[in-house]
Amino acid sequence: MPTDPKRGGRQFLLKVCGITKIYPNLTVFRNINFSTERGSFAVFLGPSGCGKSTLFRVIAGIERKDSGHIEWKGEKVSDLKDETAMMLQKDLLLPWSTLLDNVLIPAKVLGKDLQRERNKAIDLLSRFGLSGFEDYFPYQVSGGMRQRAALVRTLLFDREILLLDEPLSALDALTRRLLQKEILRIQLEFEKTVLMITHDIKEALFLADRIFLLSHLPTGIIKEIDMRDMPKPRQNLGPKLAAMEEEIFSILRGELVDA
Ligand SMILES: Nc1ncnc2c1ncn2[C@@H]1O[C@H](COP(=O)(O)OP(=O)(O)OP(=O)(O)O)[C@@H](O)[C@H]1O
Repeated sequence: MPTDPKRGGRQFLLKVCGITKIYPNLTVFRNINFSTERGSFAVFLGPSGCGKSTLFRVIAGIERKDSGHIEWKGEKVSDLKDETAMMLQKDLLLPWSTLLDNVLIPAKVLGKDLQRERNKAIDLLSRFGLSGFEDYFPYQVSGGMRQRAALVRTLLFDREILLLDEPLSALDALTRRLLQKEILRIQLEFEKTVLMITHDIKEALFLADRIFLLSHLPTGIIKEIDMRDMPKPRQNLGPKLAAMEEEIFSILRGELVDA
């Protein structure tokens, strides 16, 4: 891990320095270090239960860390509550609210100008293929449409970092591919820095600028794969990505406790 705050002329937006998380009787992770540049896409892959979601909750300031620190734009900060918006596998849309009211939740929570945010929300819903569905309730639309609405809601928090915790894993393969492209579009168009957890190695290879492979508990970063020189969109695997897929698979298989 570089300790220099600059690399390739770009300043790190987020720097995680030696953080540790311990629950009573369980050390989840110890001495995690990584950095992300503004506008980059980092993907975390690791065995089930290794602490990926806990790591994201600590980064987001939802849970406290036991040691280490986090730097934001070169400054030490206590948490990143105001810089991150999180999206989970479960869309967490309120079943009694329409899609439009659901995506307006950030505007209400943050006390923003509702009329302005409403126009923004309607525009974003339309750009994510949800035009005409604004007044539908979550149970009236498909899983992919609900996740699109959840993505729009995450965007309306207007935060620099998106923490995506397996946002697509409940979706069918085709919808998943379509939404992967939309996430890439969001990242570029809205200049977001994305940190994403997935169990899908191909998904990581399609999306990432950098992949972090995590070990079993207590978790550490066992390998960092730099993919910044591989242009996106990466439509199909090709020999280089296929070899990387095989390598990642064999590393992660070694991390399965009962392998
Ligand atoms: N609040 C908590 N108190 C105690 N232990 C917890 C708590 N939250 C999570 N854990 C434990 O921490 C470990 C890591 O959990 P976490 O959900 O972060 O893993 P994960 O890698 O995201 O899992 P998965 O890939 O299955 O989603 C697990 O053993 C879990 O039981």
